Amino acid sequence: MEIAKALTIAGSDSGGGAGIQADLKTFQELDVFGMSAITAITAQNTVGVQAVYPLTVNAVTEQIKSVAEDLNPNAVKTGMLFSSEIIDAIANEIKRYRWSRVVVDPVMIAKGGSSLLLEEAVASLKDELIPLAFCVTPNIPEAEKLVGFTISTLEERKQACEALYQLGAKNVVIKGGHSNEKEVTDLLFDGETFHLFSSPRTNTNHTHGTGCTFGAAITAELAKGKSIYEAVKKAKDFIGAAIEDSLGLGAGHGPTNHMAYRKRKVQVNDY
Ligand SMILES: Nc1ncnc2c1ncn2[C@@H]1O[C@H](COP(=O)(O)OP(=O)(O)O)[C@@H](O)[C@H]1O
Ligand SMILES: Cc1ncc(COP(=O)(O)OP(=O)(O)O)c(N)n1
Repeated sequence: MEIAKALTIAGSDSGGGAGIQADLKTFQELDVFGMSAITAITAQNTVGVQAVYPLTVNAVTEQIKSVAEDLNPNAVKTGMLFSSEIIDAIANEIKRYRWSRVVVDPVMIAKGGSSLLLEEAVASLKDELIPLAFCVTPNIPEAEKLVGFTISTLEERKQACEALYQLGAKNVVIKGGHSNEKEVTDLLFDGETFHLFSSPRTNTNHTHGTGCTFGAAITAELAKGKSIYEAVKKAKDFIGAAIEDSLGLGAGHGPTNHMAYRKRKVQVNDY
C-alpha cells in the first residue's frame, strides 16, 4: 500500500519549533510523507519573532501546483498565512484540486506576542478558508476573534464551536492550552456531538509550536484515512508526550519534543 501523504501550507520558523518545521517533523514521526508550500519566512527563535518576510501569491500557488499535480496529498493543513491575498489564493487552489481533508489552524499570534496574520485577513479566513475546512483548530484567543465573543466557560466554548460550524467547517476543535484550568481540555464538535479530550496540564515554558504540532498530527491521521475522533485522540496523545518530554532548548518559549511519542511507543513495544 502507498504511504499516506500530507501537505502543509504554512510559514517557516527558523527556530524549528513551530510552522512548517513542526508540521514536517510531526508527519514524519507519524509515518506520513510530508510536503510543504511556504507562505512566509520568519526569523524566529524561542525568544520571539525577529522578522517576517511574506512570499508573493505566485510563489505560494506555484508550490501548491507542483505538489498537487505530481504527488497528490491525502490531507492538507494550513498554518500561518499572513495576508488576505495569500488566503484567497490558497482557497482557490483547495477548490481547484477538490481537496476535502483540509485542516485549518487559524494562526494569528505567536506565543511571544508577534502578529503572524494581518488584521484585515481575519475576514478572508472566515469567509474563504474556514468554509472549506474539514477541521478548524483555533486556540481560545483565535476562536474569540473569529466568533466575536469572549470564551470563559465550557458552555461559551460550545457556543463558539457551533458558530464556527455555522461558518462551514465540518468539524471544530477549540484547544484548551490558554484556559486557566488545571486540566487542559480540547473540545471537538462534529456537528452533532461534543467530545472532550482532557489531560493534566504540564507545568512548562516549552510550549512553542504546540498548536502547529497538534494540527499536524490531526492532518497526518486524516491522511491515513482515520476518523476525526481517532485523529484528535492521537494528536492529543502526541502533543502531550511532546510537551512532557521537552528538550529544554532556548532561553524563551522552547520547542516541544517531536520524537517523544515515537520513543514512548518503542519503549512500550520493547516489553
Ligand atoms: N501545558 C500544557 N500541558 C499539556 N498540554 C498542553 C499544554 N498547553 C497546551 N497543551 C495542548 O497543546 C495543544 C495546543 O494547545 P494551545 O496552547 O491551546 O494552542 P496554540 O499553541 O495554538 O496556542 C492542545 O492539544 C493542548 O491540549
Ligand atoms: C511560522 C510560524 N507559524 C506558526 C506559529 C505559531 O505556532 P503555534 O503552534 O500557535 O505556537 P506558538 O507560536 O503559540 O508557540 C509560529 N510561531 N511561527
